[in-house]
Amino acid sequence: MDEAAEKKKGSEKKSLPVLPWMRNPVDVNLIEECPLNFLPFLDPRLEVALQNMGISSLFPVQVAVWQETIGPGSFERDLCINSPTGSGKTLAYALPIVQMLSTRAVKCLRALVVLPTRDLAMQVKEVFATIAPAVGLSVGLAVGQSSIADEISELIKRPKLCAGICYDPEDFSQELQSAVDILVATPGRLIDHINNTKGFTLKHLCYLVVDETDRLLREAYQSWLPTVLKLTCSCTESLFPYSNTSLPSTFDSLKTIRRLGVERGFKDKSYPRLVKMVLSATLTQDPSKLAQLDLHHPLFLTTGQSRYQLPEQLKSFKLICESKLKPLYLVALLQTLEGEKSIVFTSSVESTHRLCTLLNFFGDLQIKIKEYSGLQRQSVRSTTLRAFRAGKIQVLVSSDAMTRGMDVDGVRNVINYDMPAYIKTYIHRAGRTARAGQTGCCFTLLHKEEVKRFKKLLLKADNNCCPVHSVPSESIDSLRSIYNSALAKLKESVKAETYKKRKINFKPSSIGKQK
Ligand SMILES: Nc1ncnc2c1ncn2[C@@H]1O[C@H](COP(=O)(O)OP(=O)(O)OP(=O)(O)O)[C@@H](O)[C@H]1O
Repeated sequence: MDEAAEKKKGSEKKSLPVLPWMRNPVDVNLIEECPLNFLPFLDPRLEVALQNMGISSLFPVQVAVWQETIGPGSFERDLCINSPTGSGKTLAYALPIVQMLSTRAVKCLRALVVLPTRDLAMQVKEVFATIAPAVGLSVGLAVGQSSIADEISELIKRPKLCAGICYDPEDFSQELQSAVDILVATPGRLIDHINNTKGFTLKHLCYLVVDETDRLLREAYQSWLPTVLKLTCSCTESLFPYSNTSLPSTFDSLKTIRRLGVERGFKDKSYPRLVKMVLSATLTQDPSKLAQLDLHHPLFLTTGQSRYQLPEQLKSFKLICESKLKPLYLVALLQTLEGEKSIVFTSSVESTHRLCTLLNFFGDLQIKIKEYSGLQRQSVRSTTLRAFRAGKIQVLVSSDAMTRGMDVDGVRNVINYDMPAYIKTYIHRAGRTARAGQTGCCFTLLHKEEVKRFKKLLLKADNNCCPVHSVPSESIDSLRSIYNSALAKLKESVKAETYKKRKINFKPSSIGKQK
């Protein structure tokens, strides 16, 4: 064997997943879309709800998950799903969960979906909220958007009290019940409710979804994952506390709803067990990270052979320019895009703010441009996002707050103002366009020294087709003078902001406090 062939063999070996169960995945590429009326066992009420959403057939990943949950797979195994951005992973888990819970008799918290950010959690809650009520299920949100008291009143049903009688709160704490069947949460607020909210319990949980898994496994907030796993640890006694005594008749149905999974050589796992679904467009294959999830007989679903996949309809381009001229090239590019919905990604919250301010000093661009970053208050971000969704804003300049999972209809272009350092970042950013089979473009601004590194980066996603995109040199020339004046205005604005910040930091009261 020659050296090159050996090297190739070596690298192929290296890319094989370490975990044996990851080596023989279900290839979602081999599965076809399925019209709703051909989908076995689909509850007719859910079919109508899906049709009302404009959905007439399920995407391949959704069909694959359906087969492994409602179909022959019957939720016997935990599912690890690696599927490209915009391929419909949300509905892939939401639909089977809602279908399974549609026959429940007693309301209690049975499904928990954890997401890394508030905006993402709110988006996923909306998806559940469009199908769950059709079968009488309620969905809650725990993200810290409203006060904890408001959130508690949404999540926990309190017993009706008669006027004039004095109650001991400890007496009815037993009677507190969940007001929701499904909860979508971020780790922080979830832990708050676990620790402090009376009546909040995970002991009836049947389904746990960890969306954007690779991102969430980095989120160690108050050990949220071990805490959740401990509290949901399958144990017939805690699930059915009255199983040996007089069980209220309504609780009988709980036993049947909670799947009594089939043991397949996994002797140490007790049943009924919690079913887990973990998903990402860039799912980790690191055994030590996946071990944290304590998966049961996991089944790996992935798309194609390559570990990292870009959406089929995505076109990638590079724009090569001098670093100091990047804003000029960006403006010229935005002009050629003629107001199409676009997201511009920068490498930090500070540069997002500066770039957005600068762009708005360019005067009559005829494009509404706004900032969206973790530096802003949630209410500001939500307002901006709503306006962007509604098309009132055409360009969003964003930090990585927008990188993962965000689904905004009609985004035609993604622009990497700063080259992403990792392929995972490229995939998630680029994946804000070309979603659900639509077309989209991803432009990356590079200076000469970055070109080689960028090529290598894209090869990790098997992408060796990234042509140069040029902007007309006349537009660059015509923008130079306005660019200089915009830069001068930016300097002034930065100065004013720094002065304002200093003034806030050194106001007499704070000086007093510092003493
Ligand atoms: N069966 C379907 N038919 C038509 N549109 C669908 C279908 N399923 C999902 N969609 C739409 O596809 C878009 C992408 O779905 P979703 O946000 O679930 O993708 P995703 O795979 O989770 O992406 P990401 O990895 O970026 O989070 C959404 O706008 C959703 O409404």
